[in-house]
Amino acid sequence: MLPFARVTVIGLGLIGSSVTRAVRARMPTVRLTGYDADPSVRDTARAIELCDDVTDTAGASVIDADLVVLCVPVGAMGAVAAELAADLPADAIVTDVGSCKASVVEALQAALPGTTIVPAHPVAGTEQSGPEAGFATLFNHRWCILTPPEGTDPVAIERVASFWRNLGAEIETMAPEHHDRVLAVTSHLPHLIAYTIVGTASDLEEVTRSEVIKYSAGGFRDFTRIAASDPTMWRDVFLSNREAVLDMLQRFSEDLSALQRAIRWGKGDELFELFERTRAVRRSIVEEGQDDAAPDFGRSHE
Ligand SMILES: NC(=O)c1ccc[n+]([C@@H]2O[C@H](COP(=O)([O-])OP(=O)(O)OC[C@H]3O[C@@H](n4cnc5c(N)ncnc54)[C@H](O)[C@@H]3O)[C@@H](O)[C@H]2O)c1
Ligand SMILES: O=C(O)C(=O)C[C@]1(C(=O)O)C=C[C@@H](O)C=C1
Repeated sequence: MLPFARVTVIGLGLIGSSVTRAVRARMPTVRLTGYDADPSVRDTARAIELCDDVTDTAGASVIDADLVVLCVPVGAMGAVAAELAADLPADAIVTDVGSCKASVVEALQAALPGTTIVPAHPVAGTEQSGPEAGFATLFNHRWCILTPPEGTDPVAIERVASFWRNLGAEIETMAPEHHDRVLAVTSHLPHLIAYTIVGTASDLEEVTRSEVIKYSAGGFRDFTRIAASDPTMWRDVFLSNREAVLDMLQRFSEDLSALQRAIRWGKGDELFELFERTRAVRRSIVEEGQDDAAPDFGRSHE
């Protein structure tokens, strides 16, 4: 039996359109309704038939929903929840896909008092955005982390878990604050570093900059992919997960200074020891089958 029969997706960009495509592919009898604040996104969503119905207001999209999936930037979660609150059926469950959780849980609880909220974060994405960037296999074999507030109905948590399992994901549950610390180092800091290094290269004088583009291969090229990620989404992530990101950034800066000293004083053994440790981390990720570069994990848009 399917966990939900009528699903509404709000925010029809990369993640929202991947959710609708995955629902279509794996739960074809579910009735899908969509809404996006941007009229041109709504037009595209209608043209490429992302949902059974695309409404012109947030309220109209949730009127008969039994699950509402909020797929907007984390800074917009509270506002969109407030916009649909009056039209939300009393027994509907609200979930989201935000990249940070503590601020989102707080915003959703404030906007939707009394509503069952089961926040989620599918740890899967690309540097693309918009309704045409999504694909049905995005969540295959990827973690989806649930961060339900204390006291959330376990049946509701299991229904949302089952929804994500049906989309191909594997479920982990943790406290929102813990999620935010883990993701600060595994996702948010790497994006900050990529934005910085590509920014540094683009600030170089004209001749060097064109050489950077010409000879960009391997390492720098990988950074440019990450640094092409959506500016609105990432602005919101850094402002919303401020404390955890600043803490990880502090640790990173200290470690970077130590490396700087090792290079300055020719401490080859220190450099070698670190690189040996980091190589082991990479190898254990590959062994666990979490390496993007090797197996597909849904990146080929089947
Ligand atoms: N991109 C990723 O790799 C990734 C991965 C996991 C989770 N997420 C999270 O998913 C969410 C969506 O990110 P995305 O990559 O799909 O971004 P996106 O830019 O592709 O899509 C976001 C959509 O939300 C719409 N929107 C913005 N404010 C709105 C509002 N108030 N009401 C209705 N619609 C609104 C935009 O018009 C846009 O179409 C974010 O919270 C992000 O943190 C992203
Ligand atoms: O692979 C990428 O392009 C991503 O940035 C995906 C990524 C990540 O950092 O792993 C980005 C943000 C998310 O919240 C989840 C996944």
